[in-house]
Amino acid sequence: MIRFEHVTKRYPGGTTAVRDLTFEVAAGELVTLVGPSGCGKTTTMKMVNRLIEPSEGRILVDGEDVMAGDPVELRRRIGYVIQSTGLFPHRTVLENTATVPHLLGWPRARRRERARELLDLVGLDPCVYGDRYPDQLSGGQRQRVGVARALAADPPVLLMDEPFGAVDPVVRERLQSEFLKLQAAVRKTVLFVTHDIEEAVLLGDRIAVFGDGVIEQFAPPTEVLGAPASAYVADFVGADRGLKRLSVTAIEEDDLERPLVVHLDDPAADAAARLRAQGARWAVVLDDADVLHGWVAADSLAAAPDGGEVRAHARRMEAWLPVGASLKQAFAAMLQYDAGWIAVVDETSGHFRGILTPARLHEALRRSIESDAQAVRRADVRLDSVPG
Ligand SMILES: Nc1ncnc2c1ncn2[C@@H]1O[C@H](COP(=O)(O)OP(=O)(O)OP(=O)(O)O)[C@@H](O)[C@H]1O
Repeated sequence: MIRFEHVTKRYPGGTTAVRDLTFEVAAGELVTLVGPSGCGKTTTMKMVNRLIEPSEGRILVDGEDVMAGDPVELRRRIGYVIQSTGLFPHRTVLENTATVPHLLGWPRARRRERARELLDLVGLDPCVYGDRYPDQLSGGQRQRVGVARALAADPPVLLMDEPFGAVDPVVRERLQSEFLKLQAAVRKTVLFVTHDIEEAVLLGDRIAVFGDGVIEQFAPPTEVLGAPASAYVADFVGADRGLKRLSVTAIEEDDLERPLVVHLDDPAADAAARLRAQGARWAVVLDDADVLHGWVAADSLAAAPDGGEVRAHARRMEAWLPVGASLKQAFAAMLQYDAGWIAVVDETSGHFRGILTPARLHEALRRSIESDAQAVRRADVRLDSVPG
């Protein structure tokens, strides 16, 4: 979808920002460009929508040389999101979102409907926010409007230049995970510039690690983390790349322990006997549809009067995740709930699958680090936020 062929950019002052770049971004793929300041990421991105023109080589978007046609027409087919959002301060959120449809001459009713739809898609209620002005929004909300605006005319290609760079880390994480969900739904071809390797790893189907004007490695995140192509990449990725793998490694069925399970309507005395027989101090409690309810302590069951049910002693479990969530989410949930284990459930049915303990999490991380890059499928990692 986007193809660079031997592209070089020399600025008038003599700086060669990028040298002989050749790479391709497939349709529907999200590629992150990452590297230290001044390595040529922004120059690379801006050559795609011709805000900067290449000195040598060709850039093709959907098979067409970007230098061949009219740049204004080109830019309407390419969504662009930047850190400062570039929203028009004197236009409402709805009007800002409808900027490109407006330029394209869509009738008013159609562009307003499209803008409302897009605001909904990025998590902003158009009835609440549609008539506000940008300075009546938080930084994170402004970024969402920026994304909605870039998507308004449904361009096949999206360029994003540090779009979440200006917000605080908590909002940033939320925007990242929302954007991943959005991208799963809209499947744009995305070039995403960041200087943050964590962000590059989290978002990218593939990562282009830039050195000084050249790409040092172009590979999926697991490969960049697991098998850096050079000392430069290893250094950039950092010594804590094991930790970073947490966010690209999915919880698998094999990682789970199967603890003792009882049901809400089991007689408490029977449940107590089963726990005693197995020397268990607690058991997972499910409802009659095998959906996770929580857990129950052996002590509490042992003290139960005759005739009662497990239900009277069960406690709710807040720390749970679906199979396929990342190890990083599991770790975060353990910390958030101060839990010694977290429950893992089937995402669609809610059926209990097992529990993840710190020891199993550690094993899963080792498996991920030791496995070759192909072993972990990026598509298996989901980034829903921790429920609770
Ligand atoms: N208009 C310009 N004229 C001259 N040199 C420029 C121009 N724009 C960028 N450069 C130089 O080209 C090189 C690459 O810049 P570029 O903005 O592409 O890097 P970057 O990786 O995006 O950096 P940052 O993360 O700091 O934005 C730098 O050395 C920069 O100083």
